[in-house]
Amino acid sequence: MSDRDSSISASQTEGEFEGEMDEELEGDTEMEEEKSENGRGSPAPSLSNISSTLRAVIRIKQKYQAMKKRRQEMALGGQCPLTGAPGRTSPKIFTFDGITPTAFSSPSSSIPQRKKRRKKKRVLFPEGGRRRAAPKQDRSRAKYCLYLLFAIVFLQVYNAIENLDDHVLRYDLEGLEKTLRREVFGQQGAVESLLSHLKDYLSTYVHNKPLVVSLHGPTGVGKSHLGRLLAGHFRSVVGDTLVLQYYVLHHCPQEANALQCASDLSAQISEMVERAEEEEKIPLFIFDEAEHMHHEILDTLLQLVSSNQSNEYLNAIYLFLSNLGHAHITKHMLHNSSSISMAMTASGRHSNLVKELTPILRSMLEELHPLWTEADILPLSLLEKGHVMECFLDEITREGFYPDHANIERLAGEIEYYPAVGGHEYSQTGCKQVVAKVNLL
Ligand SMILES: Nc1ncnc2c1ncn2[C@@H]1O[C@H](COP(=O)(O)OP(=O)(O)OP(=O)(O)O)[C@@H](O)[C@H]1O
Repeated sequence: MSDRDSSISASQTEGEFEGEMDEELEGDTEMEEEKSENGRGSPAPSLSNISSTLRAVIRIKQKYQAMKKRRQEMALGGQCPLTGAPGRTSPKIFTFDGITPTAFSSPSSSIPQRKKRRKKKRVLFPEGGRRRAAPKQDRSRAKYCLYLLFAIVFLQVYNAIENLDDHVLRYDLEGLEKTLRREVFGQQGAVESLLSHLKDYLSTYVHNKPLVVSLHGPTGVGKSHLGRLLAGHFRSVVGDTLVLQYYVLHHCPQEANALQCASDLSAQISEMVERAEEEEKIPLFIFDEAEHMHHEILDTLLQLVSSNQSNEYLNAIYLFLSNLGHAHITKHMLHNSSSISMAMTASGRHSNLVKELTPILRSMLEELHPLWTEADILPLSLLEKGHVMECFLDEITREGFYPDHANIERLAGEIEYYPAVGGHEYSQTGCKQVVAKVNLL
């Protein structure tokens, strides 16, 4: 059988081939045995017996040759040749060549699937027996942590809002608003704008620059009046020592002393800011008649109000009052009054004024001194005859006179006005002469 070993193809194992051969040979031997049994009775092997054995051997060999040939052909072509050999189905050779991905795509078609058993959700407990409590669901700790986090964030936000309110409450901006609305006539827009600057600034204690506001307007429209009211209010809420009203014509009348004045002013401001820091308050510095301020003083103030790194005094409010740019404001109001609708609110009219005038005023002021680059500019408008009458009524009442309407109208008629435009009659001197006229009564 050494031939057989050498001829078996690589695609079939030796064992398989031998098994097949054994089957074939067994079949043949059985046939031969049957034949020999049929011829039982002849005690010694006859010549015919020997020849039949020889024939069987030859037949077996032929069969073996045929099978060997068939195996070789299968190994070469992979097809079952039509050799006339017994039509037995030969074992299939497995390779991965014919397998395509689609073969795996529908496993249900080729591989019989196990039926998935659905688990019953309801747990059945034995009847009559002691009922077991249903197992408790595990509660996630992460959920509790999340709730805790939400609560902490909510408290933080609430606390921050409360703190903002506390700051604003400390400065009683509502009280200030009431005072300004009651005492200042014809400047509602500017007052609202100023209050909103103050509210924004005072709602927190940490700042990266001081608040700098510059009020501009023609004579007698209430700049100094506003400054006085603000100073009075801040004295009552932060104390006398944290409010400075600086009138350059009074504090530094001689230009020759400007450098010394600037140095003194700087020292005074530093001291006040430091004291305010200790008390966790914000001081107020009001500079009236700013149009008369010497350059040396403006230079010193620029260093104090600028938002650069070297400036340590960030928690302070600077208010500049001046008539700088008054000609622009007057011109703008007289030219645009015809287009100003009576139905327009005061703040609407003022926001128009701010929008149109601020760029003009800013370029003019920045040419004068860079201090104004740091400031928010608020123009005050001209006062109308009705506002002048309010000024008279206020002053007459203050002086203890009877507020006679005819008398007030007569007094208001003595003031000079610009020619009326669009139904608006603007005073040339605002309420400047009111006090003097009432004093003559
Ligand atoms: N808008 C106003 N509301 C109430 N009173 C005013 C108003 N404007 C002026 N007055 C009264 O007129 C007086 C003079 O006004 P104020 O000194 O504020 O004018 P001003 O704008 O500072 O002018 P100037 O630039 O000439 O100093 C004030 O004392 C005040 O009584």
